[in-house]
Amino acid sequence: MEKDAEGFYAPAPAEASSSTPPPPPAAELTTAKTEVTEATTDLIKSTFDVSVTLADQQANPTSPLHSVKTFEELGLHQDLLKGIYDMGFSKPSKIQERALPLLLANPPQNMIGQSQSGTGKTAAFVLTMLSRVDFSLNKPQAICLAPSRELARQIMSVVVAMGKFTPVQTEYAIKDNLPRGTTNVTAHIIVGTPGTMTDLIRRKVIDVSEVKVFVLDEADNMLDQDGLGEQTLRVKNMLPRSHPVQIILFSATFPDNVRNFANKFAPNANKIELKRNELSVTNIRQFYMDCKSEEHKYDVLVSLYHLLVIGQSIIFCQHRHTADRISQRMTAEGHKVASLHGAKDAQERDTIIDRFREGKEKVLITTNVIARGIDILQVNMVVNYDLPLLNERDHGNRNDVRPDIETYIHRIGRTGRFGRKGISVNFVHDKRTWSQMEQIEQATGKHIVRIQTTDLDTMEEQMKKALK
Ligand SMILES: Nc1ncnc2c1ncn2[C@@H]1O[C@H](COP(=O)(O)OP(=O)(O)OP(=O)(O)O)[C@@H](O)[C@H]1O
Repeated sequence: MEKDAEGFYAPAPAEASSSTPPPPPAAELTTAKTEVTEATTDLIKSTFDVSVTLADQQANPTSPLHSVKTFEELGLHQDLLKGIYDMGFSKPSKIQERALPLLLANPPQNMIGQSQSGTGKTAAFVLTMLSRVDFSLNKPQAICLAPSRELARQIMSVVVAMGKFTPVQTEYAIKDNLPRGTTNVTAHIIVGTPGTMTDLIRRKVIDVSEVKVFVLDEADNMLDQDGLGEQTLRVKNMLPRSHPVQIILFSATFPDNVRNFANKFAPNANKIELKRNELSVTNIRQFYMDCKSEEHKYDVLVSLYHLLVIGQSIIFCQHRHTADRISQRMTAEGHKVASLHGAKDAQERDTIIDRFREGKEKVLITTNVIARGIDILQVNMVVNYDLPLLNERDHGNRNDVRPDIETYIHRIGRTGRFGRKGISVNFVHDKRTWSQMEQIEQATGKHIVRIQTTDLDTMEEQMKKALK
């Protein structure tokens, strides 16, 4: 059975459905200018300035978006350059500039690559997969694993967009995608989640004998031995031994406890690492609100609604039932919100994330299932309704539950993509959550600013300032 990014086992498969990639990112990638059509408030107007900021940042040598090289200088095939420019990219980001020459060199070498959220890691590994595939051979040659179906679908949309001028064939290894009875997948690149991938390889639906690239996105999560690590290792152990397979691990975070395993998993890898104080991007302004009680958190969230819908926002809860409860209550009170978590069936999950991606829903209430990787440029606010916590089952004393720093960094990284501005708001409501937030502040080295729950005008002002 497949464990998902929330750490739960997935429910029994629903009826088979084909899963098309989400709408291609091309249009949103050009500049932030194309995202917003109506400038109804100053806050929205501020997102219009973002493309200027983006160009400035790419010119600034200290920015993770900066590079001294052009895409032409990175040794990519003409057809891929066409795909890149068609997506609206003009210059590589720092991780792309540094990683691509190492990833594309021959003989292929493994890579452990780290770069802040929203800085373009996907393009680095997607271009590597597309570069290494022999399109005349109709067999799987590159496999990419991600922790959630939502992220697998998003990665696929990048493969399809970047490979638009190549004859690449792709297939998903996500639940309920391939109809029963499929015998022999001939696609070049397979993107999926580890449980389904294991199952399809084991049943010989996917023949891995020609695989030469194996990518783990959100690698620290994929290798976590309390979570997806076991399944990921199973996939690796089924890969051919007759020829070398290039192993590529990417994430914004690599906590010490998975680094050792990562080094074993991808031996002799080229490494691009971040220092601890560089982990989160500086363009996300972090706030907290001091709520009076658990119940008060709900009232505060509702009072924020008009700010949540100015752009798009994601509200993170620790548990699925909280996400459901809040969204049902808000809906009953006339607010328009959607909820997404791992207990929903595959087709429903696809519909919800696609509607959110297309801007049909503005507020998404969710769990850690989409804490990582999801790239929706219009998201300018993230609310940690519950702070992310390390597995409570591992702690005897509930008062001692530690915050999950990595998940925090990934959650707030759903906003502030590729140099854009974003806001995160943490709800704290008692001594314990207060102390957890202090630990987050200490670990990330970033100050989290208080906003009064009663002072919504000031908050709106602060938010406008933060987004300017
Ligand atoms: N060179 C570029 N020029 C312009 N936009 C880019 C470039 N590279 C990537 N982007 C855009 O930046 C956004 C973030 O990229 P991506 O999703 O790959 O980030 P990431 O580093 O994988 O983040 P995370 O750690 O959250 O998974 C995407 O919308 C992507 O299309």
